[in-house]
Amino acid sequence: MRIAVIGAGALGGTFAALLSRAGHEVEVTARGAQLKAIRARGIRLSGGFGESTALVTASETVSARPELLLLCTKAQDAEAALRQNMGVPGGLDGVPVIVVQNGLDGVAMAERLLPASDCFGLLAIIAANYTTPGEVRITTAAPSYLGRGSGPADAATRHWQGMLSAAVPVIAQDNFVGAQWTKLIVNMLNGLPAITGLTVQQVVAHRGLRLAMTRSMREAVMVGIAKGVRFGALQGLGNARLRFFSQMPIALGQVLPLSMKWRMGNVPNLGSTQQSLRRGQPSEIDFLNGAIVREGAAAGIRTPVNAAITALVHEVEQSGEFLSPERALARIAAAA
Ligand SMILES: NC(=O)C1=CN([C@@H]2O[C@H](COP(=O)(O)OP(=O)(O)OC[C@H]3O[C@@H](n4cnc5c(N)ncnc54)[C@H](OP(=O)(O)O)[C@@H]3O)[C@@H](O)[C@H]2O)C=CC1
Ligand SMILES: CC(C)(CO)C(=O)C(=O)O
Repeated sequence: MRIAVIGAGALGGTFAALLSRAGHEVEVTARGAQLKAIRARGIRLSGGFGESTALVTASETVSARPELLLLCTKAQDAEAALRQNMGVPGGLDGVPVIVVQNGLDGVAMAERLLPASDCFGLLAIIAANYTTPGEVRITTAAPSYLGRGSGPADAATRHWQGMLSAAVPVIAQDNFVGAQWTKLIVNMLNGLPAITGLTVQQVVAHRGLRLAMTRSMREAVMVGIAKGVRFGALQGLGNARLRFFSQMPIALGQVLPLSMKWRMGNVPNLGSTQQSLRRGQPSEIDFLNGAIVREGAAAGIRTPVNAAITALVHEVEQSGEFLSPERALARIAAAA
């Protein structure tokens, strides 16, 4: 099948390489040093899904209308990246689209821009690290969750799940919208590593940082509850467990980030937000902790820890300097 991947970074590079390895004809879009490296040497994949090099076609925009499109940019780039590719001969409208993205907004955006397309979201628990152009290292190999809407996984979802599963483990997800919220709770793992420069595992192992992370998760769950969200089942988490978590004393609640760390394993993972900062790029934080702040304001729920984390990530973006755990915690305590 002819598959286009817009944004061949960490996850885009991973899916492009695995789909190419499974025999599909893959074209990727990339920019700058990444485009140059992929054109010169292909995408080198290492770690959890094995070693391989995918010699894929790489361009700034897709050159031919694909049969399936994966949109794999960070949330802040997604709409512009999709628009840049809509001028391909024959257009993109009507092409099935899978939006591989954290946050809450990606699928709705694709549906708005491509009304004749079947649009799905894909939630990845894979941890993919990309800090050198052309190279992606998988530090956690895990299934990804494909779906759309709030009901049971439909026939089209199951069709694409079956097709993708020949290349990479994919599960058809019921209540996808609720699962996006559950993934957003998991993504409370991202902010503090981006502020401190530590790995996700180091942050969760650090007493003070783990407590702050647990507080950010609790705020996020409270916002979801206030909005009437039914959290989707993802990676051992679900509606009952997250609601129970929201009522636990905060000290006990720390079992939540600890269980996420346990599932991630021991291979150091920077998280996708810190990787952007290390490449000197803007982060996605406004669509992660920042989304919790916005949704919280609309639902009348205070989210001071998420607001402080969002502000600190932007500060590191500007300064290029990570904060020590002590300094980060003092700033969060002062704000909260
Ligand atoms: N990495 C991970 O382990 C995980 C990531 N995710 C989520 O998946 C999504 C993708 O993340 P990730 O793969 O880490 O992101 P990356 O930043 O690694 O990759 C995104 C790529 O898209 C490129 N891009 C952006 N705009 C355009 C454009 N207009 N045309 C062509 N290329 C473009 C970027 O290029 P440039 O570098 O030039 O900006 C970059 O190479 C995010 O929502 C993230 O939160 C979810 C789970 C795990
Ligand atoms: C689950 C996790 C933290 C994996 O790295 C992720 O979603 C991300 O980095 O954005």
